[in-house]
Amino acid sequence: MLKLERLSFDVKEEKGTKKILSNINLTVDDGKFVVVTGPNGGGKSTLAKLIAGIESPASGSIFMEGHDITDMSISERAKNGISFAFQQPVRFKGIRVLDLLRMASGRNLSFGDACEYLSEVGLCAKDYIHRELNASLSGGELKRIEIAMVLARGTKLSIFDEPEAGIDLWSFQNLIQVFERMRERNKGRIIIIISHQERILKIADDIVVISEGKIIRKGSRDEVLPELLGTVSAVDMCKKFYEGGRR
Ligand SMILES: Nc1ncnc2c1ncn2[C@@H]1O[C@H](COP(=O)(O)OP(=O)(O)OP(=O)(O)O)[C@@H](O)[C@H]1O
Repeated sequence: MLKLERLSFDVKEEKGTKKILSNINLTVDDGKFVVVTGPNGGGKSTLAKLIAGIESPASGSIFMEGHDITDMSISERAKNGISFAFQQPVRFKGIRVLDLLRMASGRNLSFGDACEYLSEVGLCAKDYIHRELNASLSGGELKRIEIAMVLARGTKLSIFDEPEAGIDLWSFQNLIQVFERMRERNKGRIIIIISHQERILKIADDIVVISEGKIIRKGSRDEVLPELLGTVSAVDMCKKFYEGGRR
């Protein structure tokens, strides 16, 4: 279980302190597939970075399986089962895709296993397995390799920051399938995806909406998605119209 308690984050600016996240309280049970959404600049990526340990909160606590991990470093958190896929994937010069997948999995992955992770994310394994993680890879290719890396790690908690960013329309369907499979196979793991995409929201168990640094809505997909898509108000309007007509 992941638990965030009264989590806040702010940055120092010339004029003073700017609040980025205020008093975030959130509990995510094991096995849940949670999508965090909300307007640009609301604080979603910052929240993901706080969970992964890339940023430190101004106040509040983060608990993973009952342990307070608030003061743990990124690498300690990674060892404790947290993976993070960046919005802008990182390039590692001199490291091949195969090396990255082997490092991520923590074992000497066979060629076949490594290829399977790449195929999962829609990359033709033989074309990529020996490629270096440098500027010759496109943004979309890097993004998919990064998702394959998180799959290979198979950690307790995986966080993906806008996995759809830079992915073309054709590959997007494939990406949805990757996450659907992840969700089906999810045995007690937690998956948190930051996304603006309706099709990713549609496969969530729970949806969390962050705006102006605060959680403004959280609940099951069936509760929250109709509100986000405006279908609740449309249904309410229809009801009123129908009831009005009967009178
Ligand atoms: N280190 C920082 N210094 C100054 N401002 C910051 C810093 N980190 C985040 N911010 C600001 O905090 C706000 C939230 O940023 P964040 O990237 O978390 O938003 P987001 O919800 O992920 O947005 P998007 O949907 O556009 O990716 C933004 O206004 C951003 O400019």
